[in-house]
Amino acid sequence: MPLLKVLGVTVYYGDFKALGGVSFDVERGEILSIIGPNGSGKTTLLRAIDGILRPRLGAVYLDGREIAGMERREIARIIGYSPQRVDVQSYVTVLDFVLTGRRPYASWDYSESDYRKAVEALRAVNASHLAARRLDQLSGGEFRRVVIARALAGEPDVLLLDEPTNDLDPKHQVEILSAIRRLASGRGVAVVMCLHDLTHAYRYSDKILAMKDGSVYAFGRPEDVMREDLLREVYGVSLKVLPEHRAVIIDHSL
Ligand SMILES: Nc1ncnc2c1ncn2[C@@H]1O[C@H](COP(=O)(O)OP(=O)(O)OP(=O)(O)O)[C@@H](O)[C@H]1O
Repeated sequence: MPLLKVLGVTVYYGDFKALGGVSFDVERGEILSIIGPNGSGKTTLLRAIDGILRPRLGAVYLDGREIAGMERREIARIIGYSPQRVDVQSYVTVLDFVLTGRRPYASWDYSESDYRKAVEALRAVNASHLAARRLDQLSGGEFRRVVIARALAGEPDVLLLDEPTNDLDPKHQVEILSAIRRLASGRGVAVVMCLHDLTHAYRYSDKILAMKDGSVYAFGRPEDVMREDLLREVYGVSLKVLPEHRAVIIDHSL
């Protein structure tokens, strides 16, 4: 049984259909990347998987159980979510913020083990040195890593990452993606991440889901989805696929 199953998920914002009948599975230890143009429904899909948005049709299953029947705290113990945008109180310290990732486990206060796990999560994203800083004293890339650390602190079985490499310099992009790969391969975490960088998607994914206008345009292994004709139809721009480098670049000549 797949750890995460998304079946016919259809989501509306008022009268606007943002997702139409989206289905796919993710097994333990797998990385699935969601690609697609702005507004194609990637973030909406992550929010539906996390149970923040309720599908009008279809369902999301975790280990065979439909999340619609699960308590918020129970979902939060299984799923760690690093959103694209986060509203935070700026005077909070990094460590206190990352600790909130332990909330699904904590009773009225955090335990020593919660603190240890928050510190470990910061170490995993190479941000231990920031623990005592206030959130408003971080650079964009530092803040991105801290948000990912909060998702890791809950030791989730399913990790949802919305644009995890945004704001990061090349070294930190490679570090974060390698850390995600290790979590999947080493700890069996099922990862679902939205990416605009198609080379990252090509290199670090087991499966790719290409979205267009709220529907699945293609789903498969990177080498099957990263095709120039397919990407042109999804993005409406010419992209060059370099299979020998597992890379995709924008063709600026057209
Ligand atoms: N709260 C909302 N109310 C109404 N429409 C929304 C809401 N959130 C998103 N949308 C619309 O739903 C569609 C899908 O948005 P979504 O954020 O899922 O796209 P995305 O693929 O993640 O885009 P991006 O790559 O720009 O982050 C867009 O047309 C967007 O304008």
